Amino acid sequence: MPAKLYKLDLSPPARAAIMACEIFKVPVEMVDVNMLERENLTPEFLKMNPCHTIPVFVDGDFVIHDSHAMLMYFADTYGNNSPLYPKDIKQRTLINQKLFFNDGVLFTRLRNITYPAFVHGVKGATKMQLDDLQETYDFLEAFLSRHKFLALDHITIADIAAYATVCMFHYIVPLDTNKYPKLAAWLKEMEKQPYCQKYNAAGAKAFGEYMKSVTETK
Ligand SMILES: N[C@@H](CCC(=O)N[C@@H](CS)C(=O)NCC(=O)O)C(=O)O
Repeated sequence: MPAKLYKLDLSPPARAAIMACEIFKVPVEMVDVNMLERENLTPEFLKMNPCHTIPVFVDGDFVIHDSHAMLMYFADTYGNNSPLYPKDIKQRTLINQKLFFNDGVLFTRLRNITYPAFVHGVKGATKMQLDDLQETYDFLEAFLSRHKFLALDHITIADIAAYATVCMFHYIVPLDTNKYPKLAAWLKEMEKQPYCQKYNAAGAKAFGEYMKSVTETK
């Protein structure tokens, strides 16, 4: 049986996993999970991933339920020494650090706003939540002043994970390109990548517009 990636195009971590499948030519069948219909809460799904999140990668009895772990696994298994995830231990550590930054800071701050709306129908964002998102622009500008990309001077899997998340922030927190020129340039550069155009752009736009529609300052 071929491996399967359970995904939803609206989801940033799912889009990161889909892009990585394309980049590393992972032999995988894509399976859509309709979260609005709560397909992620069925007993079958919860057996795969008790955390009821997508994406989930399933290859026989081998299951990965975190997109960052997927990106690392895909790069190591199918990447053929790709510069997207070099073997050098210090470079890897810098990349891992930014993968954790994406999960723990960028995605978490976004999720704090979108999860209540998407899952519980609770609309609106507090000023603090929006300020938290705005603050990530400061973090990113500082990181991108050290290196051309988030972890190193070339694109790595950390950029792919973070871009899938950050590319939608401007829908609810406008980006001042004069104040954040490095971040603006990084967003433009990532947007140009063929895998971002093909597998990220449409889902990001749809979810960005959704975010805008459910967000208002309280
Ligand atoms: N750390 C996880 C986060 C995955 C995640 O939270 N996905 C969201 C969609 S963007 C989800 O499935 N939420 C549904 C839920 O939490 O019930 C990853 O990177 O894969």
